[in-house]
Amino acid sequence: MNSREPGRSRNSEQDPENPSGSDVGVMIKGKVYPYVEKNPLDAIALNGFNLGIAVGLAMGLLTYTFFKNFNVYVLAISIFHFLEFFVTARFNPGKVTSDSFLFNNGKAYIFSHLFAMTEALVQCLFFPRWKSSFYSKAHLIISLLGFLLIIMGQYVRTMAMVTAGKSFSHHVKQTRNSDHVLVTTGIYGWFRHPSYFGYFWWALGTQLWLLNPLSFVMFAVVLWRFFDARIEYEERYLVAFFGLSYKDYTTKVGTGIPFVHSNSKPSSHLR
Ligand SMILES: C[S@@+](CC[C@H](N)C(=O)[O-])C[C@H]1O[C@@H](n2cnc3c(N)ncnc32)[C@H](O)[C@@H]1O
Repeated sequence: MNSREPGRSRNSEQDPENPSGSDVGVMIKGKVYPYVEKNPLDAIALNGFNLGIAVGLAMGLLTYTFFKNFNVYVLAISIFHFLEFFVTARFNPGKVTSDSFLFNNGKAYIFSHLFAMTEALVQCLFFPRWKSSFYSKAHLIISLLGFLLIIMGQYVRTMAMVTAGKSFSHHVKQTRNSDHVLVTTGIYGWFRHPSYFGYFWWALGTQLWLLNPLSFVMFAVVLWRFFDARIEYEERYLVAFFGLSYKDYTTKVGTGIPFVHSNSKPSSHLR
């Protein structure tokens, strides 16, 4: 779907994929459990196994590799995908599916990380000295900044998913579920879109940490454009769902992503 597609207020309409207005989970004795058809255990076990292999290789080869930042980068990506599924399963079981690992995160996502890995490995081959955090003071500062952004970004993204709970979904909701409430507290009191804020800075952090100048610029451009459009699109539905309460929230809390719907243009999403 075109992420700039104008939102329509379908507050009271039924979602054809979700006619009951609940999520995909099933209710047993008052508790929500994941919907088994959307959670094939073989696929989930395989995803967990593959992540385990990636973590095992990254850690096991740490002493043998020249550019150790690369191992940590693989570790950071593995932890990100693990937490996407784990936190959804733990705090939002009605919405968890085997896709919650976010391995199918789109062509741009796969291309960007393949590009980043290629850049890191090619530069390792041809300019090995540049690929050391200890090459110069600037290298050290850039690497450390990248590492801090990875930790901070992952923390904020995870806290967003925990705080929003049932109101969080990996897809932008076009109809409001009965359990979808406006969240403005906790990490949502700091940033209006904390999971996007977290991912944006996490991803840029990975490229600083990898000392990847080309990928850093590419990630910055691609991610900024993506989140600018996504937030505009998502906020149209949020205004339709929560009306004045959401508009009021936009005037008080910014996104933390530079120049994306800052408080200075609080009603830009209503264009
Ligand atoms: C992928 S989640 C991202 C949530 C939020 N944009 C963030 O970055 O933390 C998308 C879903 O969250 C819902 N959502 C976004 N902000 C919300 C808020 N403050 N309160 C409740 N639901 C929200 C949207 O309706 C959408 O269906």
